[in-house]
Amino acid sequence: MGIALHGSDLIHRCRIKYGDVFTLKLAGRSITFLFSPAAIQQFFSAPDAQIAFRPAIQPFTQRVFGLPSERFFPKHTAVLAALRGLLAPGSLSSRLQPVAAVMQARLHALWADGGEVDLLEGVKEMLFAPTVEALFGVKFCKRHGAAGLADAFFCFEASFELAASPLPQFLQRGFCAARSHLLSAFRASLAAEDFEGELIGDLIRQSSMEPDLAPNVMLAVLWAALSNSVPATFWSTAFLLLPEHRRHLDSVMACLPPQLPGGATSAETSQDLESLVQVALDRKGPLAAAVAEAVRLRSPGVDLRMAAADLFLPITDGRQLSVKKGQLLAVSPYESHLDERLFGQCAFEYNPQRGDLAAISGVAGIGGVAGFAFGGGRYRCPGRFFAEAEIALVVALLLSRG
Ligand code: HEM
Repeated sequence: MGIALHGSDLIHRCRIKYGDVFTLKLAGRSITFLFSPAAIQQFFSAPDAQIAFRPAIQPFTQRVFGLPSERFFPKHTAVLAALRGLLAPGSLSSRLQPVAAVMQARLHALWADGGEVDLLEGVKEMLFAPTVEALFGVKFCKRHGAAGLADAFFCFEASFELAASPLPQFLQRGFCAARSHLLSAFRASLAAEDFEGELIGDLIRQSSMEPDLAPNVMLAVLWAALSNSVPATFWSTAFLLLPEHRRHLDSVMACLPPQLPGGATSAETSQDLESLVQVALDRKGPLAAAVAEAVRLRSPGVDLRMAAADLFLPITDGRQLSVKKGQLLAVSPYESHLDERLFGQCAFEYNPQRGDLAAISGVAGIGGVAGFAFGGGRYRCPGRFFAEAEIALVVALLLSRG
């Protein structure tokens, strides 16, 4: 879940001072951070009876998204399984084809006057509407307007962590207004059956979600789908554009279709877009490696769990940490991804071609260059493959501007 970049800074300072384990009080919650590879392994692989996911995320599901735990949690496994199935790698080619065309149109609009474009704003512009269309459908976007939805979403997103804290929400008027705007849009589109045949409609149906909770589940999916992808796309592009990374940029450019998009109409470039989607889906290619490496180095969130029983966690040198039932536990991908025990001597360097990942290859449910940026184990991110391909698409289109 989210913890702002200054939070990552604090974690880094504490790590230097206190080592592999320390406890912080953040937004009124006492959280024990774990860094030893053995503890991280246990964090992701222990059964729910020992280390649980749901009670740890309750402040977010309940306070931020308005999903009452006693009704939502019994359906959580079904939601997660359905989303994993709907975003399985085999389905992505057809989902991403229309997304690529919308992204391309946005790219043309962004540079219509030939001026300069702020990278972060450009990324938001190229990700928001295409993602919403891919998951919620064109009818939803058209009915409510992508620009209005984007304004509400980024306002909601900016207050996300504060909203999960005990601070009364009547003091957070911007957040409440943005949430209510988005929930009303979901309600109106549900009533108009805009989601029939769309991924989100299938998700609600397959998980047998009660109609009155559906808008709140949609809000949670919208947040999950965009909150991490925006910074990840920004950094994936920015790292490649730094002069010292020229050779990585060259290998990415060499794998892109030659005619992209060059001001041509979408009809003229549809074949190129099709090849571009294939490049974005190639998990072994240089573009995927560049995205994974940027995600590894810039994952500002923390993964949360709660001790569901009194337990011991391995720290270092064979020592064990005694943890009481109810204690919140966290791992920080941002900090751990700089750990030489996991990523070798030059862990802090941007190197999409880094080879030695032996240390993380045995850790439950995680693997590859992105480490545990997408979480791990049973509750790992269900949108990972979609996210990586979508980010790759935006990066490729932005780079193709020359
Ligand atoms: C760079 C982009 C992304 C990153 C870094 C990311 C990361 C994460 C992480 C760390 C978790 C928690 C996993 C855990 O605690 O083990 C998570 C959960 C989740 N992600 Fe992603 N995610 C990304 C993109 C997406 C996208 C595009 C979608 C949807 C299309 C998505 C949907 C979800 C959902 C629904 C959950 C909650 C799962 C649950 O309730 O168990 N994510 N993500």
